[in-house]
Amino acid sequence: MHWRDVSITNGPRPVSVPGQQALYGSTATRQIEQWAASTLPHHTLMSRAGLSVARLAQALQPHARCIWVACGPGNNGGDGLVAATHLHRGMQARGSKFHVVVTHLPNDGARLPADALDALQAARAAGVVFSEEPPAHFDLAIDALLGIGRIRPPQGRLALCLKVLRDSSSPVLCVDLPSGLDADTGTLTGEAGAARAGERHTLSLITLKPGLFTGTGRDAAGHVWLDDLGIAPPQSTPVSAWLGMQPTQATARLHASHKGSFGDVLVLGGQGIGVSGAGMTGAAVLAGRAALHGGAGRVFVGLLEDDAPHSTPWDPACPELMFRRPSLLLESDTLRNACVVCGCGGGTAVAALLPRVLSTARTLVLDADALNAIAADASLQTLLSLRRDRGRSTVLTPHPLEAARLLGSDTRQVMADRLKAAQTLADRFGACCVLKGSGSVVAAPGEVPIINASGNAALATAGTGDVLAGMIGSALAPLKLVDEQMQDRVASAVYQHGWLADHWHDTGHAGELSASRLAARVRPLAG
Ligand SMILES: NC(=O)C1=CN([C@@H]2O[C@H](COP(=O)(O)OP(=O)(O)OC[C@H]3O[C@@H](n4cnc5c(N)ncnc54)[C@H](O)[C@@H]3O)[C@@H](O)[C@H]2O)[C@@H](O)CC1
Ligand SMILES: Nc1ncnc2c1ncn2[C@@H]1O[C@H](COP(=O)(O)OP(=O)(O)O)[C@@H](O)[C@H]1O
Ligand SMILES: [K+]
Repeated sequence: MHWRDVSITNGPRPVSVPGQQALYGSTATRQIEQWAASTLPHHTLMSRAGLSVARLAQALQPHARCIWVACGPGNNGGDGLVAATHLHRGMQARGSKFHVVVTHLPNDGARLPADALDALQAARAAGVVFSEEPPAHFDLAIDALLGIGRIRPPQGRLALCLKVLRDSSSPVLCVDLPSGLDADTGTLTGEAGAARAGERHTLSLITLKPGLFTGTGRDAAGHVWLDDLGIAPPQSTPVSAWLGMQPTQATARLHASHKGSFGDVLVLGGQGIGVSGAGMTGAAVLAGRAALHGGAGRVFVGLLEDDAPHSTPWDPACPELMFRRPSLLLESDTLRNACVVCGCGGGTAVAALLPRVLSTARTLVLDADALNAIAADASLQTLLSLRRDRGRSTVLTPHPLEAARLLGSDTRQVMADRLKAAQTLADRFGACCVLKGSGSVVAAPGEVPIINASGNAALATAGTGDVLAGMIGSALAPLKLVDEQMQDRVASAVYQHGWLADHWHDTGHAGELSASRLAARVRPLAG
């Protein structure tokens, strides 16, 4: 997904909104909805929602002959019924070949909410066709089964309709949320919506929800649209997360600048094949290259467990990188003054360096094996936690498994609530935490988390995380940071990393995305 895909339907054209967009979870959205409903005539919100859905449906498939509207037992289903009534009227006017079919699934035993009941009666009165089963063929489906209500595992006809929607090769427009998606966490209930065949759109109502942008949310939601239904959330409603869509253009450098103006990055990692037999030198080199292209004035690379003590390592593709023995770097002022990126391909050798690095580095990015070593050693965790009180800044860049190790949990629990996992790590260690993956979460102690809007699965290839660590290193190197700036700065680097993948083919014959090609495309961030 790209920021252009987040469009506002409450106007004649899509609106691009660089910067940050507020996301509200289900509790905050309900508060806003209840406050708005109390100030408006009965049925206003559902009328606006249904009309907006119908308009977007028409815009997406103007020549559709059959539109299937799957309506659930709550107000999400009510929105679908209002949309079906509008679409039915529009299609009736075009002739007998055009029709809308509604499958309505009332809640066993429970009564429909009043708004949804009104919408059902209006649809029946308008002559909308109802069917127990989905039609054999449809040109567009509207998924109005479940919204932000409490969800139970789907069974029976509900499960069947969800499966038809999931497997549909025709476009699907989801009302408010893909049914079964948790608005707060981006997890899907049961099998609902797991595999996606055709084009998907989601029209989010009143607010954008965090779950649309992280975990499985992005695959389930497809292109995300917003209609605020004319409601501006009250200032008092707490934002649940920000959607990070930072601009990526670099500003021109001052003429009177020199390499010292842009800071040093020191990469410690890249364990040689040596004793362990597992060489990961490339990881440190990738981080170093990314830091260099990201604008660092000087980049030093300290390779761990050097194989051939008398050889001089260098990177022919990037001879600007300065290789140093880690023992020299650990004793030098560079450790104190540079932004240290530690752990990319660090293997087992990195653990021995960490006490000194954690105690001394001014600004520190901890990645991969450095995180694994800290997860396994309580004394390193203590040193990490002490850094903030000592005025030092730290960024953690775990993928979900590394996050699980640090939290003493498992990947499933991390993925069940990515925002919470990232925030817990940030608060526990007094560090900025980037929980990587689809919709990376950038959390900082006491701050509202940012969900990154850029990136795609082309990044799921070895070494792109090392590139990200180097990019964050160069983004932080020139700055004497206060903590609030740090989260935004890190989020900008994360955004650029994903943006490069989203725009990979914009400039022609680049070949497929690989970590080394990605590193070569990195550019300095603004500011
Ligand atoms: N009330 C209003 O005025 C507005 C409501 N809106 C819509 O209302 C939605 C929220 O409505 P609701 O709170 O009614 O929630 P839902 O529409 O998500 O429905 C929840 C209902 O589904 C049932 N359910 C959940 N899992 C089930 C399962 N596995 N099998 C059978 N039944 C199951 C629940 O028991 C509950 O009755 C929003 O997502 C949005 O689409 C918006 O249109 C804005 C205006
Ligand atoms: N499906 C995806 N969508 C967006 N970003 C992704 C996706 N898969 C991977 N990435 C990004 O690619 C990078 C991979 O990092 P990591 O897992 O540490 O790999 P490695 O250790 O091989 O470098 C992270 O920045 C992650 O957010
Ligand atoms: K829905």
